[in-house]
Amino acid sequence: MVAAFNGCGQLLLLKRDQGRHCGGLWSFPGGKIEAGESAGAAAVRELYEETALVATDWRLLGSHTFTYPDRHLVFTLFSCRCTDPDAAICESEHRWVESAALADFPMPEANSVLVAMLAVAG
Ligand SMILES: Nc1nc2c([nH]c(=O)n2[C@H]2C[C@H](O)[C@@H](COP(=O)(O)OP(=O)(O)OP(=O)(O)O)O2)c(=O)[nH]1
Repeated sequence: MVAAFNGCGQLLLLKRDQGRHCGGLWSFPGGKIEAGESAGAAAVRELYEETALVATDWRLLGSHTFTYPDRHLVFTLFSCRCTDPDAAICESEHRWVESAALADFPMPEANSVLVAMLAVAG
């Protein structure tokens, strides 16, 4: 998972399409790690695939496991700073959100711990 910041300290959220797992909820860019890929390489790849953004200052913030009724997921959370946030091209709706406003954007259940990890990291 990627906590992608712009130069104003806002965080990028993507709205997941209806019909996908956690559909209709706001989420961080990210997705499954491919075979032979590191978590860091997957984060860079997923951010680019989902938003066309590149970033610097990558930091590993930690890992979190969460079990939904139908799946068990392991999240590795990275933060980064997007070099040109206005260049974002996303298939679904996206928003740059102040940390203090994250509660206004309904997220998957697993994300409450991810958001707490962000707060601890500062
Ligand atoms: N991308 C993303 N997924 C999240 C977040 N929170 C959360 O519980 N999830 C869940 C939803 C999915 O079950 C899983 C991520 O899978 P995904 O569907 O985004 O990844 P993907 O594109 O590689 O997979 P797929 O849809 O092709 O099956 O993690 C989040 O903040 N961002």
